[in-house]
Amino acid sequence: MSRLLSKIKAPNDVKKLAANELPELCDEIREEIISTVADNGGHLASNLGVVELTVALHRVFTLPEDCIVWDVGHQSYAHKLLTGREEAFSTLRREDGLSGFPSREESDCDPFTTGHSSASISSALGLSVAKALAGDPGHVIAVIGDGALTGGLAYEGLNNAGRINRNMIVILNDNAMSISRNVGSIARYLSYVRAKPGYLNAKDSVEAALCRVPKVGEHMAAEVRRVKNQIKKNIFNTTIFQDLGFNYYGPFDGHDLRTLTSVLTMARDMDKPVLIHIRTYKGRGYKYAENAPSVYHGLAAFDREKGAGEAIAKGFSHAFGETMCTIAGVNEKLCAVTAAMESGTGLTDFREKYRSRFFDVGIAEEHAVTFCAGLARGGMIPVFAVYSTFLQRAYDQLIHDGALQHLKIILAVDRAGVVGEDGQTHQGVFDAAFLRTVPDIHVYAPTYYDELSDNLDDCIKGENHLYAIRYPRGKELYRPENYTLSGKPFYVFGTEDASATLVTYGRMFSFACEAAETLEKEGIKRRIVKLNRIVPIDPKAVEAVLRCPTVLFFEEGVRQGGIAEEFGAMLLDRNFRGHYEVHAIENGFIKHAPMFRTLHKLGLDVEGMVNAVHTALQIAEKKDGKAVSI
Ligand SMILES: Cc1ncc(C[n+]2csc(CCOP(=O)(O)OP(=O)(O)O)c2C)c(N)n1
Ligand SMILES: CC(=O)[C@@H](O)[C@H](O)COP(=O)(O)O
Ligand SMILES: [Mg+2]
Repeated sequence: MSRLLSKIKAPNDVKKLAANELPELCDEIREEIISTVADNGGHLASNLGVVELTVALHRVFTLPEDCIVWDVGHQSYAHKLLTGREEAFSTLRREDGLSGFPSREESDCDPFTTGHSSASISSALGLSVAKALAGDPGHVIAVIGDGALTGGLAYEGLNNAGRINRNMIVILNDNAMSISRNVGSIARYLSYVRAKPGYLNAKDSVEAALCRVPKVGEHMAAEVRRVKNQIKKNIFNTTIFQDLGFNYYGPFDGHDLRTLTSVLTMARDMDKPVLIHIRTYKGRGYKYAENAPSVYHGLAAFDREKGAGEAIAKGFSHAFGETMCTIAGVNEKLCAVTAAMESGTGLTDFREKYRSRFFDVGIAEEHAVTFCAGLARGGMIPVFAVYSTFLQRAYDQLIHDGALQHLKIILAVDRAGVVGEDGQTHQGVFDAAFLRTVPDIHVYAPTYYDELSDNLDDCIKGENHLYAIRYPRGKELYRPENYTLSGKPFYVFGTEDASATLVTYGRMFSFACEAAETLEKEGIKRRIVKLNRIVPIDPKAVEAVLRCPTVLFFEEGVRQGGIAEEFGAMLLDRNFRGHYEVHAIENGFIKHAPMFRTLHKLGLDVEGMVNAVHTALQIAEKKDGKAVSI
């Protein structure tokens, strides 16, 4: 039982503790986070890095009147523990339990439900301005990591915020890490700023050493002094943040509670935007995570005494990465692009083997697509590996910078479909619907690893336009023994006189095959149409089901604007007279729960498909096959 943490039942209770109790509180918070993540999985390293910061914020500010906006939100566990959610904390990321991210439904101390990066400054600014307009009290604080600061949206926020004449605090939590090592010029710039005192000290000692050398020494020392003063004046006395209109303070030790509390108190009482730069260590307080922060960024349950194994991309991501390496070996034009998701998308081997053709562009999906457009325009074949949910950011770039230019850009859309414990902000359920609207794009939905490789190969050899290959989180599922690849846009399995046809794509095909086996045992004649290419749908795939009295489309994606709706419209165009129904996701904001559990609840599994066919056949009997209902 945590002695101090158990006293914190409501927001602001932390203020009741004595200052000298706070280090013990931090230890208890760390303990609670480590044991819960070991049991439930979750984001460990980032959370351990912000324990002191969170305690200091809750000592200085009063919630929910004051608002803390955590960028991404994967580091908000300590905040949850200090805002009345300590008792529920053991349910973290479990079905019906606490979310792994800030959640408006969970607490009025979470001003936004978040999970995507680089948005905190913009939303905090809007909130701050709204408070001013409404005459509401309260400060607004955005906490943004150095990784999130590589995202363009953060600069749009800074650009706008630097002009306001009121208090708004941005805390830059700089741990030199994104999920992997933070890369790019911003990361390099921050490392200069961080090194400022050390850098100047190093100059001082060089100067002293040079002075000790007779004759030339003094002259050289004067030169070093001159350069140092110039550097001080031109570089180190100002930062980009000051230039953008912020009062800049830092870098401070982000694990020093006393300093943090003083700096925050000072910042609170200013009438200007303030940026506080703190240096923290990811994984602080848990040796395994300190040594391998990338592994402990986000992980499944593990043995806390032994630690987790090395993070190796598995399943589809691994298959994708392997294929990329194989093709890159024979095709020198192939480039791999990631927006800070190198390991998650399976590109680690590619980076090691083909360094010059690997690009981690930071958390910058919009830039990634437009950068790919440039690569393609220059004759390269770029493959942007991106999680479905994060690709949402780059819709305009796909249309304007890619499709309009008739350029070949290949999107490897990982985590397409239901993802599980990350929940609402991370479900990959919109991509099929929004990609469908991009002119000329071809979208593939492989069910198996070899299909994914095949698709990638085809796209690389194909004509110049956009391609997307979407595949789910995890591993391939059931594969019927007689299933072989044919490279066609669709396959049909089963007899023409089937009373029900199941149309589907991606991993749903595995479930459809199992469902079909059950239906067959029950004596129901059934057919499966598997769409390999979901955009554009091959008209022959639609024609193949025209004579079937009952057609059910199972889609692991949103219904609105999805592939099933398109298929239904194509049926209507062809005067389909049977019964058509869509089983897809009605509301894309699906809460966290184990992936297969969620699919079950959505009726998108074997049982759901069998039940749907049973029900549909009854409906079809009643309607006598007269109407199409979507
Ligand atoms: C738009 C978007 N792209 C990618 C991600 C995946 N992602 C989550 S956390 C993270 C790294 C964030 O680094 P930083 O902001 O420095 O926080 P730290 O983990 O270091 O605490 C990334 C790339 C995301 N959440 N949102
Ligand atoms: C916070 C974030 O956006 C990522 O860390 C994400 O949780 C990773 O998900 P995977 O576990 O599917 O790689
Ligand atoms: Mg970081």
